[in-house]
Amino acid sequence: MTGYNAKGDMATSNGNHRNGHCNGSSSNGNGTGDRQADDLAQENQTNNGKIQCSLTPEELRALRVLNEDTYPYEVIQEIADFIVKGAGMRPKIGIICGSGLGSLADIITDAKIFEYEKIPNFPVSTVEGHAGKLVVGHLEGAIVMAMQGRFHFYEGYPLAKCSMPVRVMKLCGVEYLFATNAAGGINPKYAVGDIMLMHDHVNMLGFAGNSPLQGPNDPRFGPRFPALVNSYNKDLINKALEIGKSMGIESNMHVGVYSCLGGPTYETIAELKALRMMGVDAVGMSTVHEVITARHCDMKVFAFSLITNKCSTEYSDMKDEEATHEEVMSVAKNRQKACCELVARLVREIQAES
Ligand SMILES: O=P(O)(O)O[C@@H]1C[C@H](O)[C@@H](CO)O1
Ligand SMILES: Nc1nc2[nH]cnc2c(=O)[nH]1
Repeated sequence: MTGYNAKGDMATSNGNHRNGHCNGSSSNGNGTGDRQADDLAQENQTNNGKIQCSLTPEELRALRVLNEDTYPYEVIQEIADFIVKGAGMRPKIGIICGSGLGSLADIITDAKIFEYEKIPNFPVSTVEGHAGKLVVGHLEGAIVMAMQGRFHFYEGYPLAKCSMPVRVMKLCGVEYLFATNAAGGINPKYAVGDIMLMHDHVNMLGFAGNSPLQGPNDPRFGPRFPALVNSYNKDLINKALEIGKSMGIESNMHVGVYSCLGGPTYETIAELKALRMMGVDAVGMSTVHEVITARHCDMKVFAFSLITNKCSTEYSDMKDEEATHEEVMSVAKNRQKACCELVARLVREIQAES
């Protein structure tokens, strides 16, 4: 078990040019009230080769939010204000619950619960094991907000939308992001039920040219070109390792590298071999874009993977059972107690220091 530590930076982007200003074609789809976007587009008039927009700012914003892949700062601010006002408290620590790990939010007391459907401009959860609730309340003396349900790329959400709640957390006052996930263990030393503290990642979606920070950068969130070398806070990793030791689970705890693929398929043997050669220890379908967004806006990040299935890199092991979401959920349920204790004790240590 090794030692670690980190730094910070922040930012967002502003919708893309297509819809960010009313000087292009209007997008269709969800409509605003009775009026569909195409009808609204017909109301536009051409003037000197530019399309003039007859929509009110409110209509424009509603259209943009419904159809956009990215969220302007002001919209994120409105969502954050809605949550802070509704909860009557300002959280310091944000927790994203991985698949089957929604119980991390159940240990929060004096909880104010927001269903995603009822939060203005918030996406909805579509995956089993992701309840779609935001829980704000107390944990070990700290005010925390937890997402019982995250958004994944394979659900059809663009990466900026998947990680938009991280920016909401930031504008709510969150300084620390705890991101958790269920993942397949590629490192042959990892066993089902082990916890891997993330100290780095390989951004496979980024290799393919996809980033949550794509598009215009809003410096109110952070810089255009954020550095990621110190993304995972070394001090928090060291504290978590100590906590693991005192829980007697140090032999089931690792520090390793996570990679996110787009999903929803689990990996082929050839893909797993390639990931292993790249130094990846655990593979999943989330977290990396959330961490990128959090680092962009200067949040301290702690992240761990619960190893819910073993990923073999050998064709001779193909007789082994294939990964299933049921198995992932079942392992997460069995390990929720340890995961909750780890999170609670780390929150306690952060709170004790402030
Ligand atoms: O939300 P996480 O990353 O914990 O969920 C993982 C990836 C897929 O959503 C699902 C596959 O079983 O678990
Ligand atoms: N991509 C991926 N995600 C997972 N989530 C839980 N297990 C796995 C896995 O084996 N692969």
